[in-house]
Amino acid sequence: MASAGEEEEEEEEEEGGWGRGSRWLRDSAAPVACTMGGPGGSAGSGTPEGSGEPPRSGGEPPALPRDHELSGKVMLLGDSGVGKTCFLLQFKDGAFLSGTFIATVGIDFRNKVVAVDGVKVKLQIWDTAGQERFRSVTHAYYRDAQALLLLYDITSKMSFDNIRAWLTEIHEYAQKDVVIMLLGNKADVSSGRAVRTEDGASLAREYGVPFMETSAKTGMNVELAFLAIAKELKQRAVQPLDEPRFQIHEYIESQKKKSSCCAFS
Ligand SMILES: Nc1nc2c(ncn2[C@@H]2O[C@H](COP(=O)(O)OP(=O)(O)OP(=O)(O)O)[C@@H](O)[C@H]2O)c(=O)[nH]1
Repeated sequence: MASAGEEEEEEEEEEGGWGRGSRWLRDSAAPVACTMGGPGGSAGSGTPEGSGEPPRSGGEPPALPRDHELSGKVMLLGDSGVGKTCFLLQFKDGAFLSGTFIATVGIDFRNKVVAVDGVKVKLQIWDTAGQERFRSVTHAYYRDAQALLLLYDITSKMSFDNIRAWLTEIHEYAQKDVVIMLLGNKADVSSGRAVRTEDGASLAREYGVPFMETSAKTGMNVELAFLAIAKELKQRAVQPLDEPRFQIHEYIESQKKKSSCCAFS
C-alpha cells in the first residue's frame, strides 16, 4: 500500500472499449464481433502526453510536460478467470465483483490519475479478455503499451503454467522496453492454493520481472502494482540525471504485503 500522504489519486470518469466508450463489454457465451476502433484510436499515443523527449544534459531536471501530467498505457493480461477485471475495478473503484463469473469480451479501458511526487500520471488501464478467441484482437493493442501486468491465479496451476506462453507473446508483440510485472492473484484464498509463492518468485526471477501476490478481493498489493508502474513511467519521463534511478524491483520488494499476513479463505 502506498504511504499515506505521499501519493494521492484522482478519479477520472473516462472509460471505453472498442470505442463504445460507456460500459464494460462482458459476455459469458456468444462471441462479439470486433466492430470498431483499433488500437490507435482512443488508446492514447503510447508516449507521455506532451512530454516529447525531455532534455537530459547537465543533471538538470528535464522540463515537465504541460500541467505536469504524464500518461501511460497499462494492459492487464493473463488467462480467463485470473481476476483481471476485478483487479482493475478494485483499483479504480475500491470494489470487488463477487458472484457469477462473466468473461470479458474483447478489450476495455478505464483511466485513473495517480500523483507521484507532485507529478500527475494518468494511467489508461486496458482490461483484456483472457479467452483464446480474443487473442488476435488484444495483440494489436500491445505495441503502444508502456506497462503490462501479467496475472495468474494462485489457485490455478494451468494459469501459472501458461505464463511462459504469455511472456512469449509479449516478447513478440510488445515494445522492447515495456515494463512487465508478474502478479499471482487471489492470494486471499488459502485453502485452494495450487501455486507456491516461491514458484511465482522463481519464474519472475528467471524473466527478470518484479513479482508479488495480490488479491483483487481484499485489495492486497493492488494499489502498489499500479503505483510502482506510475513511478517507473514518471522516472522514465522526467527523472533528473543527478537523482538515483527509481528501482521498481526494490520498491516492490520493500512495499509489498506478504499473502501469509493477510490470508483468509
Ligand atoms: N477469491 C478471489 N476471487 C477473485 C479474485 N479476483 C477475481 N476473483 C473471482 O474470479 C472470477 C474471475 O474474475 P474476473 O476478474 O472476471 O477474471 P478475468 O481475468 O477478467 O477473466 P476474463 O475476462 O475472462 O479474462 C470472478 O468470479 C471473481 O469474483 C481474488 O483476488 N480473490
